[in-house]
Amino acid sequence: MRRGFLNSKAAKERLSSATAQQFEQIKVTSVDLPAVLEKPVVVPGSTFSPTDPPTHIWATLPQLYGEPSTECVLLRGSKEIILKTPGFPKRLPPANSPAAFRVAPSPGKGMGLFSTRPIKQGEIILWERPLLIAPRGVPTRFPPGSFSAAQMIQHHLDACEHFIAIAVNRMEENCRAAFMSLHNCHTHDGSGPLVGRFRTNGVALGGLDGVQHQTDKPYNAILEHVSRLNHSCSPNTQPFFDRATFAYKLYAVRDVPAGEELTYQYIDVLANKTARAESLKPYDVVCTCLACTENIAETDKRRSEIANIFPFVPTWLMNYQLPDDWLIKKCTALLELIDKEGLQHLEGYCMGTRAIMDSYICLGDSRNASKWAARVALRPWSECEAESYPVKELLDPGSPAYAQHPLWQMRMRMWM
Ligand SMILES: C[S@@+](CC[C@H](N)C(=O)[O-])C[C@H]1O[C@@H](n2cnc3c(N)ncnc32)[C@H](O)[C@@H]1O
Repeated sequence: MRRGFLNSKAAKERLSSATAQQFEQIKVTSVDLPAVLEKPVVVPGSTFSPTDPPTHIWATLPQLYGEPSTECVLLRGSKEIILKTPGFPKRLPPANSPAAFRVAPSPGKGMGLFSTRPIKQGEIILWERPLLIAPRGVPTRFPPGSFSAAQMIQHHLDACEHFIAIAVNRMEENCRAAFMSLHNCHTHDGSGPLVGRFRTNGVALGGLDGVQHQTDKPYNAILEHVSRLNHSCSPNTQPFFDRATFAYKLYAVRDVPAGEELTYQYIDVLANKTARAESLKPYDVVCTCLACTENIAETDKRRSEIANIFPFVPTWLMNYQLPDDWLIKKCTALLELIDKEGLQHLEGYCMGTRAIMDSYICLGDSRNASKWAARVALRPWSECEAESYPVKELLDPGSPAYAQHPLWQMRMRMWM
């Protein structure tokens, strides 16, 4: 597979000084291919035809400033969304020196990431461009006839291997080596060596198809370091994809002492222990974190309570029957439960903190609101937070930003 015109030496030199606008004109390196299955291994006679309209494109993004590049398998429309992202392609910020993490063996878990020094809640541990992003599934067609479920799954896995192979073949040598050095826990289920690594190490990625805050994110990203994070049901980090830099930022979601293993959640950690154990089976993980080994009944109860509290301001604001401090009390209880369970990475943690600040704003209490604004500022890893009203101006209780805030004294004004 040709890597495209942006990869010649002359083109790279030209691009190293290119601006975002020039990049926009050049567009990305892409090869449009129809979704042809060249070798439908198990099910013979695939009905894909070379005349079918292309469903995916393979692209290398971005190749500027001599920074690491990402191989992408993109669904139709995603490339346009990426190119329209304000600020794209933004330079990566300089890396922490010395690095706040290291890769090292984690007993019983293979390799893992560990902190090299104390890290504060809200600190960015690392920025990293993915080696690869690709959809979690690809279109697969079957010729007429009847096939067993096993044949259909195998056929789909073969199609996925084919799609990923195109991207991996386009990688720079060092990126391909980094990809191939990642762990593969799917060696006995029909996955090929590339799909096995893709399924083992994928970090779910949304927002490239125009839909925000999806629970079922359509892409997986594979990264040299973030993909080394092992699972915990009480994780201490949360990865956040920043489209402008096309990179993940890895946040510490609570204070982390030096030498502690860095972890993130692979599955829904609000489920009970039995359901979590079931969801972790495909990753070959038998979790030994505290939530899975100690005081399981209490832990399950607290997690179920957390799942049932929604820190939604209008529910309280528009209901005069509820006391003025109703939402503040609810959210305080929510934050306490989350702290107890070590689940600060959840959206509910950031949303609950902001809901308390918003409640004080609705009540016209800028002194307390500013205290909570300071906490909101320390919890920037939420996807919703990135789009919410900025808190910087609200840190000072005397700021004129309060009187201009859309929620200012709203609780009183609603009932005048
Ligand atoms: C994304 S990789 C994480 C990095 C991996 N440990 C390595 O050596 O590269 C996922 C694999 O790590 C291992 N793993 C992750 N979390 C684990 C845990 N809590 N307990 C045991 N093994 C774990 C499992 O083998 C899993 O398939």
